[in-house]
Amino acid sequence: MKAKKFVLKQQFVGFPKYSDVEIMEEELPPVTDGEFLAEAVFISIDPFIRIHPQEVGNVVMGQQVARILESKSEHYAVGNYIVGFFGWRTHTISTPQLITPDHRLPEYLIKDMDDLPLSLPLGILGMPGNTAYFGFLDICKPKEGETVVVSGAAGTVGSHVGQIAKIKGCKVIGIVGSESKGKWITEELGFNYYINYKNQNLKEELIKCAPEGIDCYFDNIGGDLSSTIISTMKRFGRISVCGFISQYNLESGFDKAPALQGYFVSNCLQMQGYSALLFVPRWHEGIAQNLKWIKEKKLKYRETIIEGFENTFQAFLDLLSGKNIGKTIVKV
Ligand SMILES: NC(=O)C1=CN([C@@H]2O[C@H](COP(=O)(O)OP(=O)(O)OC[C@H]3O[C@@H](n4cnc5c(N)ncnc54)[C@H](OP(=O)(O)O)[C@@H]3O)[C@@H](O)[C@H]2O)C=CC1
Ligand SMILES: CCCCCCC/C=C/C=O
Repeated sequence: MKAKKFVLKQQFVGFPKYSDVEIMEEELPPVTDGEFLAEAVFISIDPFIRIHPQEVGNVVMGQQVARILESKSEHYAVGNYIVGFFGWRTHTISTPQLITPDHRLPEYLIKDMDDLPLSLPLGILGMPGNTAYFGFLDICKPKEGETVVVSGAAGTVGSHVGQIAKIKGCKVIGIVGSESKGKWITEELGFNYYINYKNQNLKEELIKCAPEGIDCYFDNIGGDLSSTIISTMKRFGRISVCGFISQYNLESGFDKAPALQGYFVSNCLQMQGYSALLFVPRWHEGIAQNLKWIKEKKLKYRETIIEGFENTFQAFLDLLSGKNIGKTIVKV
């Protein structure tokens, strides 16, 4: 069996380039006792791939949904589907990860999907879904009637957070980079307002949409836009720092605190960053709740599906350029 894989040729500097990666072939050895051979069905494209440390020469990191083609493991049977942290590769020989180390995303068999797409364990029913669920509820602690701002609001995590905020009875404002994204989150997902940061004055629009001020900010983007949002927050506001994608492709790095200390002091704000990995012990609680909301039609999702393993890197570039709506997935 030959596997195809994307290998990191050099570290990403600035916006990623085709010359940073290379598609290679690998002849896989026979499957031995305790192992299984899995074939990628869907590969997840995520922003963390741009910033998480990776070694040159390794397969580019990432999750996939894969089908077991051959198994010498009592835990996994041929035909089972699994979520694996196998990277950008078509075939993988692995052993079941019965206990997930706390520095890795969990690997597990997919069960109880009913008629839902098998790609969802990479999005709303997986890492991004748990990032939204735990990172919003545990950190922002939203209360009914409060005003919530979500940036990256038409992305996987942001579109999910805004809907949870609506379920909790909040007023929700989404920050997006296009009119079609804004229409989707307001007309289909129930956000109260959207602000297009590319052609509107963010501060003025925030004051119009939320003259009462902002209680919770779920931050996916960082940078100047986040500084503006934080400067309009109310006393005792809570900020969940999920990501800072606006800074990921800077060549200069990102190690400066924005000059917002005055707002933190005068408005008694709280800001907390987190990694989804913190919630690995509660992983299946998050998935079960998100699945329940989908079945109750309280939670909707959208996917941008790119066909063909060879297009995996282009899918990553498109995500970093904001061309996606909802979860970006490669259908192998
Ligand atoms: N802490 C954690 O454990 C986790 C953190 N994250 C983080 O959450 C954030 C969202 O992830 P996810 O929903 O999966 O991503 P998505 O790819 O689904 O959404 C990303 C969106 O970010 C927006 N964006 C891209 N560049 C910029 C920019 N320069 N300024 C403003 N917006 C930009 C784009 O939308 P638009 O057109 O609106 O600009 C894009 O569609 C990321 O920062 C990611 O790193 C994700 C998972 C786990
Ligand atoms: C090596 C595992 C990395 C998983 C990181 C998942 C959560 C972080 C997302 C940040 O964007």
